[in-house]
Amino acid sequence: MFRSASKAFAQVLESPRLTALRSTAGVTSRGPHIGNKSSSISRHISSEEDERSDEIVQTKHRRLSVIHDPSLNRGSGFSVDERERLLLRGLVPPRRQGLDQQIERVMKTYERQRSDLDKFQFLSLLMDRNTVLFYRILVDNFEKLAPIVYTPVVGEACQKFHAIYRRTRGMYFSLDDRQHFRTMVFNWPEDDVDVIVVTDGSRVLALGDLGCNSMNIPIGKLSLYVSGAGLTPTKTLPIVLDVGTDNEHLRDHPLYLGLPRRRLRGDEYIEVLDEWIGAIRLRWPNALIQFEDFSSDVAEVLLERYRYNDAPVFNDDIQSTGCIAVASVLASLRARGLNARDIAREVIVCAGAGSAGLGVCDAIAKAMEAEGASANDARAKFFILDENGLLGRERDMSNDSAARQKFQRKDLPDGMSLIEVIRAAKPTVLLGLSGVGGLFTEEIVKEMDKHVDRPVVFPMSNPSSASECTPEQVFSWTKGNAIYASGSPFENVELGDGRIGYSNQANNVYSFPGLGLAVTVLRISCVTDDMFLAAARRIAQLLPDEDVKKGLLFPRVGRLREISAEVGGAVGMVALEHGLVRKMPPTEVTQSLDGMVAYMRKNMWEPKYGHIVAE
Ligand SMILES: NC(=O)C1=CN([C@@H]2O[C@H](COP(=O)(O)OP(=O)(O)OC[C@H]3O[C@@H](n4cnc5c(N)ncnc54)[C@H](O)[C@@H]3O)[C@@H](O)[C@H]2O)C=CC1
Ligand SMILES: CC(=O)C(=O)O
Ligand SMILES: [Mg+2]
Repeated sequence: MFRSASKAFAQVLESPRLTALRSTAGVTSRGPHIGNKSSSISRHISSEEDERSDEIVQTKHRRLSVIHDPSLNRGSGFSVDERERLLLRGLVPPRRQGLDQQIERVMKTYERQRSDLDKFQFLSLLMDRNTVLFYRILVDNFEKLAPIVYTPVVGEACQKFHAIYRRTRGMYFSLDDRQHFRTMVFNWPEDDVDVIVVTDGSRVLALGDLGCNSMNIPIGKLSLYVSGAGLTPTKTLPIVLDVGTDNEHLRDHPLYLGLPRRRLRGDEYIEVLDEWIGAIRLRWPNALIQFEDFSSDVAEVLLERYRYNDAPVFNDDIQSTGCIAVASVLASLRARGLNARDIAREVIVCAGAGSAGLGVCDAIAKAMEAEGASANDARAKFFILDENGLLGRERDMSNDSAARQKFQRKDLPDGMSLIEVIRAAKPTVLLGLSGVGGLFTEEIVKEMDKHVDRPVVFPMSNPSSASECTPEQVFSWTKGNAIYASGSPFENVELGDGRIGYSNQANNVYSFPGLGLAVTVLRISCVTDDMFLAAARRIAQLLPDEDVKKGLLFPRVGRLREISAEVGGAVGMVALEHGLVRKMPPTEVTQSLDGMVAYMRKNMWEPKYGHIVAE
């Protein structure tokens, strides 16, 4: 038996049907002892594989270790050739099925899940089992599944992480690992990492300090990079920095998986971050690092510390949220029949003076300056409140960050309430980045509506329960007059007169995936504010006038791949202009924005089965 099986295998290897080919889509190598990638590669071309991509993956894995590697596993979808050469005969059911049949089975099982958290877990397990199938399903059903893998359900999944934990993904760097970070990075199996999303779990959405439970945030963000912008899944790395937690409930919980100690703060905290970033740069010098959900006391400090270190770093909550907020305001100007330069005439009231609120206001102020306003004139257009009311005249802000001090009003009393500020300022735009659900009451929105033709109301806090108001409320209070966008997704609203009240989603998901695509494809060395401004301008122009006039601000999130190509193109052109591109594209790509957008699209990873060849 053994001899004849070996003989049959040898015949397959020598079969004239095997053609020596090198894929234009590239060759990757997976499994232990990564081999010489230039060795000759054969693949079997037959009609059953027509739907496959040209990608060729070499592996030294055989038998169950192929099936247990999610990036190699094809479930019932292994080709005849793969079954033969990877020694899978008898280890998977006999009938070969394509992705379509696999998707049908998975989606039927998905629909049977009872709660959103069950759905989250079901998708996580699929991600752990079969990378291509997971991403095919996510890409094809993005609008339906994004609220599960991302906000709002990811918030609940973080709160319950310790209770529902099944399997590890990503890396944890804890205080117990100090002095080992530089060796630990080599425990990760991939030499190539394009994007890292890191959190210390100190402010997860509006859910507070979730410590080590926050791992689902970087995992969720990275799944959007892959599904929404075509980053390569194996080249993404989610990380949690466990520096303790001040969440007593978690810390005292017997199932909590992080260090049961108080959160480290001050200089020692910064030293840990320095050690961590040094270790990351040692192994992956070019990887884009996205800081995510760091509490406001450290978010800006860390951004300023690392952003100009000749390697790409950005803070999603500050910069990328600023980008989508600018895009939202610019698109709303179009909706109101105004021009981009009119941004300098907007009057902005922002509830929330944390890193997200300040980041958003700073980005809008810079967009005003880019349209000709002086820094002082731009600043005068902002009225920012925190939990103690307006940042006004009497407030002692000597120990506050420069970003907060910049927005102190010297002309108005400190602590004015939101309704008082609305009465005094008569804003055109009301922003919510407070994390306080229901903060925008009927009185507040109606007061705003009195002074403007079309009030622009953007409750941007996440998850949905933290939204400052819902679209139903705003459209009913303003008789359908408002322009609305929220951080988490809501359904559109029937206005009863044949019109629809559009509930746009002003979430940074519109910007960070495309930015990451551009940084990866062009190996951009530094992420700048100009890149986010260019991306915002592009996003604001994506819909035709007739849609925007109705109150739709940008394409729905289901079209994220197209949007990310546009964002990537805009970012790429700025990077070229500023000499920040380390991997030059062909000259024709650099000639126009359209060329750059097409180049981004061409470089996206597609979730299709390629060809696995035995090494
Ligand atoms: N839509 C999006 O893409 C994004 C949304 N966000 C959301 O923004 C929110 C804030 O994030 P951070 O700034 O990092 O949090 P943070 O907790 O640092 O800031 C919250 C701010 O709101 C203020 N605040 C609390 N109660 C208030 C009240 N009653 N009136 C006015 N202000 C009040 C606090 O004083 C603080 O200044 C979170 O809900 C987060 O999910 C953050 C990033 C992106
Ligand atoms: C969307 C996001 O990054 C946040 O709410 O923190
Ligand atoms: Mg965030």
